[in-house]
Amino acid sequence: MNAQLLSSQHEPNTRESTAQGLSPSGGASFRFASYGRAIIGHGRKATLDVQRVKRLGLGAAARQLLAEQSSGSILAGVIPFDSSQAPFLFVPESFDELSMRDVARADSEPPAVTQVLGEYNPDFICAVGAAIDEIRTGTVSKVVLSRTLEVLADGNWNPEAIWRRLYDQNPAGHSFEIGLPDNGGSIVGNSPELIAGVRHGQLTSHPLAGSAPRMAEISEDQETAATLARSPKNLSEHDFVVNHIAQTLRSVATNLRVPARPDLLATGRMWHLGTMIRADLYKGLGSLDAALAIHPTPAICGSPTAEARNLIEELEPAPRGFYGGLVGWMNQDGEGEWALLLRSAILNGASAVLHAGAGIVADSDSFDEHEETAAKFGTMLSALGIDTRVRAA
Ligand SMILES: C=C(O[C@@H]1C=C(C(=O)O)C=C[C@H]1O)C(=O)O
Repeated sequence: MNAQLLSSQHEPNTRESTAQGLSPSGGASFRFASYGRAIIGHGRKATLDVQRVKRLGLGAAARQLLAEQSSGSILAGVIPFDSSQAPFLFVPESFDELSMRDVARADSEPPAVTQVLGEYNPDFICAVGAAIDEIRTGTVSKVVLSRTLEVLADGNWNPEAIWRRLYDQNPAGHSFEIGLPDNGGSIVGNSPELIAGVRHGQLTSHPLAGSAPRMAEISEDQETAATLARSPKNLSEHDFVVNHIAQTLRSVATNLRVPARPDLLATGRMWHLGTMIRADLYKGLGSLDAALAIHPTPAICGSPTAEARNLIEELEPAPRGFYGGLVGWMNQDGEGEWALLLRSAILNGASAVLHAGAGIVADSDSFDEHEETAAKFGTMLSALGIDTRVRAA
């Protein structure tokens, strides 16, 4: 997508900068940074209520709420993995659109870590084993299983500072931070995966599936990427996702362009296979309609979708909540960006609960999948001040 986030017809509510020329984003209700730009929302003037969603469906309810607002408003927030559960979507009272160069850096280090709970998770290894058995004998071809890790510190985590550190580590990702209602803490993360971005009616989706950890030593890192690009197991995990998106997008878009082969995407911690899909969104629909048509892709759920979702419910110890859902924003022209909500944590006081998953197919290995989730935790752990990068032998 173009680096300019918002339609030029709608002047963003640009606030006064501080004396140093940097805008403070403290006390924001929504932070979303991508392509070097940030949208910082302040306050909430309207929240999408569940009754309206029940009446109209999520996509139409969101469009209706936006249409009722004053010109130039945006809708922002998060949608759970299970999109039949209540979303947290709202219209900020005002927002700034800024270059990340103008957003002040965190001026303090994170608090010291006192405990990490769940680094080795035998229940996850068992669940992956059960999923592999089910895939070999049942109707599911791929399922994504996830686990959590809790990091405790000697002081409170600062969500704004962690958001900024996540952005600095991986400016190519979609960095987000949103304070949740009911003392639910803040959800913060850096997603490498754009589910739906829309600008001038052009839809872009860049799904990822098939992963390997980055290596500290350059030649080993390059070898890891090359091995990933030709790995039958990872290419098959990826195909499920691209086929699903190509099929589901037909209900909201036309003129689909799907490259024949995936590309390689590097985050600070992971290599991924990705495919850049483009299409023309039908008139009258918005970026959220497109994201909801695609969600949940086999990159976060599995294939077939309904059976994989049931297996997740059976094998994961607790509902995922917002992890594996969608995070993003949309303007009144339907333009916007919705990323898959992952590489994330819920920060609440001195506790950070991280969530990560891995795609399981017939020839997966339980321990390798455990290690893949461990590598995915690396993005957030490093923002929390813990270095886990794999060193060359
Ligand atoms: C499930 C996660 O990541 C997803 C799964 C991937 C995979 O299985 O290769 C890759 C990227 C994401 O779509 C996660 O980060 O928690």
